[in-house]
Amino acid sequence: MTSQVEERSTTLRVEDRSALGTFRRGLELSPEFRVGLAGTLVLAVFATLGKVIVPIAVQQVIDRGLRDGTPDMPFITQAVVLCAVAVLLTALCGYLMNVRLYRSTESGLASLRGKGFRHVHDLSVLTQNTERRGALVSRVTSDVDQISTFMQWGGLMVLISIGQLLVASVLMAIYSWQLALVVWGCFLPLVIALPRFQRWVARAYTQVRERTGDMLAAVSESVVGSAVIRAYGSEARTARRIDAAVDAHQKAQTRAQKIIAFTFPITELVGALAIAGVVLLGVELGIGGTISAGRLVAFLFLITLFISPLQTATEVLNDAQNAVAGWRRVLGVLDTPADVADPGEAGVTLPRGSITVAFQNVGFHYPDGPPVLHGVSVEIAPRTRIAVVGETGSGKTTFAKLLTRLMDPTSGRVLVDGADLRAVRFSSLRERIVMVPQDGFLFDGSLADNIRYGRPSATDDDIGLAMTELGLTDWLEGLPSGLSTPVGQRGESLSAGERQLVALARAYLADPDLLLLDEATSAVDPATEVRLARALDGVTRGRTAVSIAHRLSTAEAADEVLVFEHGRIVQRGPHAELVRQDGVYADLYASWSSAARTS
Ligand SMILES: Nc1ncnc2c1ncn2[C@@H]1O[C@H](COP(=O)(O)OP(=O)(O)OP(=O)(O)O)[C@@H](O)[C@H]1O
Repeated sequence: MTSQVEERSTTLRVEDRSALGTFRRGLELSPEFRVGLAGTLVLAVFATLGKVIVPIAVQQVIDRGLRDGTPDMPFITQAVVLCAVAVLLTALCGYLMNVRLYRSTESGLASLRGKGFRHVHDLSVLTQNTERRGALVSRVTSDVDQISTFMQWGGLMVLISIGQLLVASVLMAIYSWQLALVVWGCFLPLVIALPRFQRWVARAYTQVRERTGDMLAAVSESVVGSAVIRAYGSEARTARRIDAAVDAHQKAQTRAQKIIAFTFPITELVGALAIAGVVLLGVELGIGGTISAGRLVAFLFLITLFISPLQTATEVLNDAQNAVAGWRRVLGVLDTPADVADPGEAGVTLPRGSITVAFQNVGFHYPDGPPVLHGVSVEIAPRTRIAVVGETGSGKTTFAKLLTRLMDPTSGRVLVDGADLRAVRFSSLRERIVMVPQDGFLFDGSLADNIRYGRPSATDDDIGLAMTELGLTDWLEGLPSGLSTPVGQRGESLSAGERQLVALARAYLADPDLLLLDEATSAVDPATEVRLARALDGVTRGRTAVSIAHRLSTAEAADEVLVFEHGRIVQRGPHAELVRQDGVYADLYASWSSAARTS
């Protein structure tokens, strides 16, 4: 894989599609939006046509019902009743159209959100890291909400407005082409200026969406890191950061609203000019006998019908730009290829049993970063316990992430039972290799829920048995509600050591062939230390275990130690052998031993 491809695939795509292109792609991704659209459009046509009934009725009543100064009551009554029925039917069409539109847009938006969330999970950890978590979440929540506002109101208004403009224009031309020319002449400059104006609005709303993402990222980070913020007394600094993000968002919103607000008085002004022109010329034409009084009055009604879509157009434009900006950000997620992709059906399914792992000349660098692993070649025999040691930043965690395929190597290959990891189906891989990170994330729920995460089909008895096998029953009995004890958000109701116990029990229940442990560095009390050692022994027994070791005892107990330095394996062998050699491991051992003596 070239570094260029690497860079491209680990960055969320920046959308440079046109507004229409974005809209089209958005509709393609959520076909639910189009379900029943034809019927909705038919209803929209009726709802729009109904709007010209009142002007026509007014014209008929004046020109025919009031001819010669004597009201023709039967005709007027008939016209009024017909008009009322037509208005009622129009309202019914409007209602049905709204219901249908809400139904299809809600299901389109739900599927868009679902696809967005799923795709965020498909992206590699590297790609996820390119965007702050809060901003990533905003792409599938508030950005989708912007689309919803437009799709449920703006989109409909576009349809109705275009229809209304056309119907009013045609009827105006029928009643008096001279007056129609006056109206069109007044509005023409506005229509010509519209595309340029739209570009300004688009730019302003893209900024608004970005600032919203920044604001959500700042807020979510400060909530997640609240303990650190309090510990360092940096509440004021954090508040200033959030205030700055809120302020930037407010400024972007105000800037966008200012542009939009500019159009209201302009349309009003042009509308007033058009009405004045029509009244002046209309009276002239009326005196000359070219237009009847009824047609002139109806024409004034039609002008209102003509102006109102132009006025709503600015609001719709506002929503449309907001929606396009939101859609671009959602598509930015959806169109970013899952760089660490599951080969799916076409992939290899590895049979369960003892596992061999081989790194063949593996190199890796993070996007925009220097190489952190250089030509790493190593074979791990089945059922051996390996300790990976090295100075901080030497590449141990990177090695582990490549082994679990959280990332792919930049060069070289990682093989499991002879198969390239990239060709192995995720379901098979996750069954065979499980990683226990330093601070295994616990979900808000009971202890049992969190342990069962390793094997969803496990019963409470299975969990109980696993706890016994790991020697954890005494700990479980000491808990207020045993397996039903709630762990709190992120497991915060448990101590760090207890969280590690849960993470180990979870991995034990998952029963992988290869277990990767990123040993926790946090100090725990002696009783938990003993339990952890017992559980670790139980969980690694009989399987291949690779531990990123921060403790001397782990390295001593391992069958083999891999020593990393500056992204290379510089030593390899059992502890007893390595410690006698003059090298990195002996130095590490010396510093571990002196730390143990002083503690
Ligand atoms: N997401 C990342 N983006 C960019 N660089 C990274 C990233 N993660 C790690 N690195 C860099 O890669 C190098 C190796 O890091 P790695 O986490 O593999 O080291 P380690 O040996 O596990 O360190 P430790 O013992 O402190 O956990 C370091 O220089 C680190 O700064």
